[in-house]
Amino acid sequence: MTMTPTWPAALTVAGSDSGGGAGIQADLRTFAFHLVHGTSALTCVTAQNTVGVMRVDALPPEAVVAQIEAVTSDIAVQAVKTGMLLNQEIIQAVALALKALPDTTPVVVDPVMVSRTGAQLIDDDAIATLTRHLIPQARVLTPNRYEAQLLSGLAITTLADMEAAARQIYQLGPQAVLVKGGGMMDALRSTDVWFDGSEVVILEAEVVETKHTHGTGCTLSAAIAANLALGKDPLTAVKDAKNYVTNALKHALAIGKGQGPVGHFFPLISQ
Ligand SMILES: Nc1ncnc2c1ncn2[C@@H]1O[C@H](COP(=O)(O)OP(=O)(O)O)[C@@H](O)[C@H]1O
Ligand SMILES: Cc1ncc(COP(=O)(O)OP(=O)(O)O)c(N)n1
Repeated sequence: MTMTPTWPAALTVAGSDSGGGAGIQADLRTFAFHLVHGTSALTCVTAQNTVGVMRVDALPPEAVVAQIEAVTSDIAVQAVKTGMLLNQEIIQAVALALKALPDTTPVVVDPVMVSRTGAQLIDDDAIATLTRHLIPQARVLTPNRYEAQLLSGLAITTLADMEAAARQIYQLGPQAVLVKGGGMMDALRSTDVWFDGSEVVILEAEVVETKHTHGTGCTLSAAIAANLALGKDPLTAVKDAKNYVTNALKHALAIGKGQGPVGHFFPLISQ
């Protein structure tokens, strides 16, 4: 008799990266690596490669909500992550749709604003909407250095600055904040700071010397969501996700003329 396995499921609400390094494509590969069934609600389509973002087309907010409702009315989703949401209308619609999920469904919010190649991935006037409507719903919020500066209003150059920003951003209402260090200098490039209202945890890892870092933030937040879907507590989910990203960076792929993607399926890669 064939055994039918039951996998936990997770949902990513994010944009498409045609080059396959970030966005929905990175999220679904990350879910698959963790043996979590990946579902998706596409917010926008980027014409993007390893060098830059050439064009962005938003989906109508109703189309985004329809995808979320189609998935969640049928499939028991154990965790959600949000990525590139692009504009006010989509953010508001997503925030409302996610409110309808059971309180027990953890939401990882990656407040995607700018890509590593410098492309703006959110409208200027949408940051306030993100702050007001979605960030308070976050079980874990994962800003990078640039996003943490915008959300906290603080300049971030030191580890102490990262901690101060995490504490400040916590006031916006998420249950925990992870300020990521990829945009910092030297050893801080692989150091992230966690604050959950009571405990500050400095998460350190070795620095991986590679230019192929495209999709690290998407991969980290998707791995956190996958680990939450697998039933891990939030700090363990973050620690294990960070370990996954370090390994994926060590096996990053030199694909394209710019910054290639991380190697999501590193155990299958022979060097
Ligand atoms: N060169 C690196 N070596 C090791 N870890 C890194 C490196 N660059 C980024 N990371 C890690 O990747 C994760 C994503 O962070 P970051 O690159 O800052 O996000 P984003 O892609 O959103 O800008 C974090 O855990 C960060 O510490
Ligand atoms: C469609 C899409 N979503 C998100 C990003 C940003 O990806 P991220 O992993 O945060 O980092 P970069 O590699 O862009 O720095 C994106 N580029 N595209």
